[in-house]
Amino acid sequence: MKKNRRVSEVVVSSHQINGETESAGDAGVPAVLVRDATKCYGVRKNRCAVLQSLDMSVQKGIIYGLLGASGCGKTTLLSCMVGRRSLNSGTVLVFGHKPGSPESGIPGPRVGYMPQELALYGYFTIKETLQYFGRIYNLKPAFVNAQLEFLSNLLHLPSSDRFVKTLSGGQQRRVSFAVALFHEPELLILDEPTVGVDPLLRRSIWDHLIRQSVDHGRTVIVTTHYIEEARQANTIGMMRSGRLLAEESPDNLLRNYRLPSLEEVFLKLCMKDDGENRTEPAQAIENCTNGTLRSVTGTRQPVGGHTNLAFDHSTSQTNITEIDTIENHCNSNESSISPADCFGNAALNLGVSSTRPANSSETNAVVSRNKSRLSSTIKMALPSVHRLGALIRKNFLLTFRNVGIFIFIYFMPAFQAIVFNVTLGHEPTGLKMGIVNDELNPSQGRVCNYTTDCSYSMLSCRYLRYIKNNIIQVPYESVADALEAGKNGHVWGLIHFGHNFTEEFEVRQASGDSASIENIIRSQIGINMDSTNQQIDLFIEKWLLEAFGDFFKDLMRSCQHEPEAGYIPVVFLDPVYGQKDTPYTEFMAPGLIITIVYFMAVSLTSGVLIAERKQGLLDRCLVAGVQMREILFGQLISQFTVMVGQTALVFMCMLLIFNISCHGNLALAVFITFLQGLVGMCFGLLIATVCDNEISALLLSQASFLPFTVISGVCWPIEGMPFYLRSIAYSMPLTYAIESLRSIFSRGWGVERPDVFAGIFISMTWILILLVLCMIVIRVRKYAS
Ligand SMILES: Nc1ncnc2c1ncn2[C@@H]1O[C@H](COP(=O)(O)OP(=O)(O)OP(=O)(O)O)[C@@H](O)[C@H]1O
Repeated sequence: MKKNRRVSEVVVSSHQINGETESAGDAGVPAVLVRDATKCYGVRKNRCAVLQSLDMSVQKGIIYGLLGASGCGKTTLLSCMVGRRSLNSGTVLVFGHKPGSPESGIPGPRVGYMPQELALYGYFTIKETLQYFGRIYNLKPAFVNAQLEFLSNLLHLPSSDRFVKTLSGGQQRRVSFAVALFHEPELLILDEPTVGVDPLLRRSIWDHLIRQSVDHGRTVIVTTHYIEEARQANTIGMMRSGRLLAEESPDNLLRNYRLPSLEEVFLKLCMKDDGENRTEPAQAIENCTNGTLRSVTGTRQPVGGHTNLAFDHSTSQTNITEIDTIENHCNSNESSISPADCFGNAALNLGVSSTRPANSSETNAVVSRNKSRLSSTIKMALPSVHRLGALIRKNFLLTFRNVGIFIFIYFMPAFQAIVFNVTLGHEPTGLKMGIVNDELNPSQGRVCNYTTDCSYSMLSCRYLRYIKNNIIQVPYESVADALEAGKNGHVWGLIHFGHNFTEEFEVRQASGDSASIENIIRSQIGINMDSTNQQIDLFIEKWLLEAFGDFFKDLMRSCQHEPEAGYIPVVFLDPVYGQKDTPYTEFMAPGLIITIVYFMAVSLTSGVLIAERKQGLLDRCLVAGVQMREILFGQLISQFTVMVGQTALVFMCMLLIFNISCHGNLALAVFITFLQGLVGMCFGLLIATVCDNEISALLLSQASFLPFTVISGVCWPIEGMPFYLRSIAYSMPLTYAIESLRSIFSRGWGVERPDVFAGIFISMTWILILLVLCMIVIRVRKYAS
């Protein structure tokens, strides 16, 4: 008793945050009231009505057992009650208010929600799980510990230090149940809490639920497939194909139908529902028990013979038959749903509501009192420190406990940087070139002798000496042989010297401007390249030209001539920025750093959020009162700290291990990289809000990877793109940031330079754009409560 007093103190104080206590606004109203609820999924041909003009009334302090076959719409109905889905038409009121409104207390501590999915963090222990939700609800640690002990005994939970992921499926469901119960909410919404639970435990769970309702006046809505266990409920709602066939106490149902079990009552109702003999009884049984959504154009609820507390049957029957009937066929081509039903036709809804008298004037009054509030905008509370703290702590724990994720997060960026540096930008080696030197005498074994003095003798051999070792010289007897080797891929090309190469070269030198064309041709070194690999082709061409420059200058020098005399008069002096022969890695490094940090942020942020949503954790947290903004903000904070580590590792790899030089302000370079990480996170958030599953998120982030990298000038200059593409390239989030980083690294520029400033400005603009888009999607998709 003492303990319960303590609980209510905490819970009530939580309500007061929302500005209203339980007693102030909703005394005497039903805990949950559903009127004329229609909910559709899908579009066009695949559109199906899952809830069809459903009415339901759950009085306070009772246990309401919602029975129905798989797929009849129970979970959908519950998710509308907890504000996670909205109806296409109709009304749901919780404690007299629309879920999501501050007065309803939903989301928040007034409701305990156990979704069908486990909705637990595998890397939390049982104790940490309750502590986490305790922080979300702002409960005192002593209370959480007391509840942990109590629920561990009640639900036969394993040791509280066990990690959730190591528990059996049944044990995990019990922990999930404990999470819904432990803050002792006024309204418990439990989606199949007894699945996979042995009969004894099932009994003690029901005993506990009964105590909650009888001793503490709490309301419990529980769905179950076990029809007979629902006998212990005060009211049973028998649901089929999105409609309630009956809503009554178990005793009344048995008495009215004069049948010994609820199962038989349900069966009878199903048969009746199948259009009074339109379907064979056997077919109806199958529909009910298998839960298949068959082609049943039945009459609207309620069917005769049962009484629904919430409305008057005789009039509703008459009025509703005026409206198109709805077939409840998901993904069926036979589906013929009245568009008005699915698109929330206001006139239709009003018609139904106004012509459907409620059996209780009080409930009707509640509906009309709140009609005006339904269109009111949702007020969002300020982010709360305790919830944000709980979320951030949770994010860190999950990151550090999951070794795979931890390694991936921290070492993958460094690994990528290492792979980049080790593999890219280095000069190719071991390139074979065929040498056909007709100056050599076959009778003397083609020996390539040469002198280094001022004598014009065997200049071909003298030239070959200057070719870099990266090229392996393979001698061939004839041009035909060397070409054949090139065609077979044995060499990258051939270098050919004519019979009198040295003499012709000497004549050409002596003749100067008056050299004949024959002399010029015969003094040339002929090169045929396999030009299929542009990079190798360029390297060989460069090296052969450099070798000629070195050879020629050496010859001039040995003859006491000015080495540059007679050489091509184009000279590359000291570069304005950078160094001669800047390695390719220097060009690519800035782009690579940003790409690594950006895409790590995209995949991590989107992956974590989507996984939480898929596991039902997002729904559970949102129903517990966590705001989507808090979740996003918590993610941004935890991801940001992760990104700091990633950026540090990537920079260390690049600058310290692989000696990429940074001539500018390193702090500025790191700042721009952080900004890009933030852009990546925001893009990840957008993906997570837009995509419904990991696969589509993965596809979207993968699909964006190549175009973003290519168009942002990571590996090829933007100046090489067609003009129309350049403006697109410069509007991409990465492009200016990469250019900025490049300018800082190689030119040593600061923020006063427009090129650098643009990187910062465009990154910040993208962060804003993406965040706004996220908020819009969140609003549209109803993630925000
Ligand atoms: N997001 C969705 N998009 C499309 N169809 C959906 C979606 N969620 C549920 N459905 C369909 O709506 C119908 C009702 O689903 P719901 O989960 O509400 O049934 P249920 O009665 O809770 O079933 P179960 O007892 O098996 O959990 C099913 O046919 C299901 O396939």
